[in-house]
Amino acid sequence: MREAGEGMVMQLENFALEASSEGMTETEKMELPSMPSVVYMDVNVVPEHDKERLEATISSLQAEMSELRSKQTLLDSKRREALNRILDLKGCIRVFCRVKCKDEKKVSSPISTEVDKITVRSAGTRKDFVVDRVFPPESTQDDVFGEVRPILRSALDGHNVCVLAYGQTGTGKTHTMEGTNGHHGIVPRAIGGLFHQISQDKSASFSLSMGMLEVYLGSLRDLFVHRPSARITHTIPKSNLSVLSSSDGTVEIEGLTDVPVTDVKQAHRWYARGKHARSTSWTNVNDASSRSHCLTRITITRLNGTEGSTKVISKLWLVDLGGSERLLKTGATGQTLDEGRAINLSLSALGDVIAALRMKRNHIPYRNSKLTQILSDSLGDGSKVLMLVHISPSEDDIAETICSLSFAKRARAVESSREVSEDLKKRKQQSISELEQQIQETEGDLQKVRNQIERIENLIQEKMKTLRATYLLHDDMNESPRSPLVLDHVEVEEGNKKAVKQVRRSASSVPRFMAPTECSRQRQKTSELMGRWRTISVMNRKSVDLFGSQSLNCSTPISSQNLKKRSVAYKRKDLSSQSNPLNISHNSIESKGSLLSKTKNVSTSNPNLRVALHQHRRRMSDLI
Ligand SMILES: Nc1ncnc2c1ncn2[C@@H]1O[C@H](COP(=O)(O)OP(=O)(O)OP(=O)(O)O)[C@@H](O)[C@H]1O
Repeated sequence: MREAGEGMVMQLENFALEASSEGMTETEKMELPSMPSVVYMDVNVVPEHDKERLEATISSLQAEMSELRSKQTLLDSKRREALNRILDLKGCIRVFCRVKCKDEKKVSSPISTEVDKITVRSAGTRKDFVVDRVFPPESTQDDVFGEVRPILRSALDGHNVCVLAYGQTGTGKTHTMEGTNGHHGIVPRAIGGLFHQISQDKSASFSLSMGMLEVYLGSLRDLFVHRPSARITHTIPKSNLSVLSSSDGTVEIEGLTDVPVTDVKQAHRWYARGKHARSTSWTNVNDASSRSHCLTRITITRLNGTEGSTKVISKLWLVDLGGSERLLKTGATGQTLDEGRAINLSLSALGDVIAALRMKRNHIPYRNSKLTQILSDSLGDGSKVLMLVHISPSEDDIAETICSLSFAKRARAVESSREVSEDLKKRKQQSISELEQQIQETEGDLQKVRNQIERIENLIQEKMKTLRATYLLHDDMNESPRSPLVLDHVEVEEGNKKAVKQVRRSASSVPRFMAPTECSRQRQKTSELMGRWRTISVMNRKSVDLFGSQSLNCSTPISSQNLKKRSVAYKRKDLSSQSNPLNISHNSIESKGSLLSKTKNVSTSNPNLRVALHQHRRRMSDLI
């Protein structure tokens, strides 16, 4: 164990040696006794071996932790890869059909279902429609969400994902997307699912934000902006939102409110607010809500901590499309006719885009409608699309049912199962099962690694706490006269005697002609003291006066204790004056922080829009 102040003595010894070796040849310098190269400070409080052992344990735990983190990253990418392959095998665009539950009074239905096929019988004809999966009338919300859950993972992995509910009015699109109390639909479940998966995934950090809009007659309306006036007027609120797309194909809706959501409850509150805005704004425009598209966007920002600081932004679109209607059947006129036309046009544009993507055409006609423009970066390459086509089991709706199923057939285009042999289908299914098994095993391994990481994190924290506690004890001594940090001015005098003694000792071990004479030692001591007293005089005006009236070797009236106090007081004052700029910057950080928190509610994932949106944020804050 080192003696208190020994480190400082060694520093002085080194200084003395360096000073005494000035002007010596390299060979002469080599004859000097070797001194430790590491200069220690006052470490008398902690037994060195204990401290070293503790530090060694911490660093070995940290090494183990980084190994585990790399393993976690590897497993995570293995899982991602397997999931991606499954989704590719299943198809990046999948079409499901959900049949609305039967009206109890009407027992017979022209519709019969199989796992992936719907047969419509009418007037002696039979039509088969193949989809990726059929949800028969007795299917639950849980069954439907089962197909959505895996693509939530894809969204968190960085893919843009789109879930679209299509169908005739009243066939259950809103039921599927929103659901009812106790029978939550895809949107609330997706919100819960995302937050759940984020809490499980420690390989990256995530932040979510949310936006909701409505597309009506080609106009875009922000559903998070409160507009009481829209409730009581026949005038359709004009939209001020426009769709922007960057050169890399990324789409942003200028001016759309995007709120950061940090937990499920907050996200549900915003979703409820958006739904409310949609349902109340059309009171005087009969049932117009079913002739508009409602889009919920969840933006996911993923920061891959372990793989450096890569930032991946992905979007999850959950879309309740407007009701597809045959205009002739409804006999619509005027505004209703316009609405119907607009809906049909945008739905047919959506069908064209999906069919073109399926057929891998060079040109994808995104620009044919606002809806397809908005979704253009979430329908194409690398994106995952789920189209849920809703149909009615009723005889009365048979024409609409055939229309909807034709839409589904077109969306599935090339990849209809008729073109895929049974053998190929089986092999595909087997590969999918194997990959699912692989994912399950990887998830198990990931969980084990997560547990190990948690255990080691706790251990590191425990050890750090012990180390910190010891250091705190050590730090407490900073204020004490023996502390190495306050030794520099007056306190050094105390140790000076010892230092001089040490200098003598070390000087005696050098050739005699190099040893300082008594006179030079006296001179050195005097000049050192002068230097220090001068330092104090600069620090303290009072001491300047005292120095002016007193000689150096006099029995000074300033006790060393007094000087210590002044020195410490000055240090404090000095620190506090130094802390002023710190305070200012802290304030500025705070004020920035408060600014941020004010603007936090409205942000955009697109950095190019930040300036424009900042101005918009101001306007929004007035509105909200
Ligand atoms: N699978 C289902 N199970 C139970 N109820 C359902 C189901 N599908 C629809 N419904 C009920 O049918 C009614 C109409 O459904 P919903 O409003 O979801 O249709 P929609 O297609 O969204 O209509 P719109 O196009 O007008 O918005 C609702 O009362 C809903 O609860």
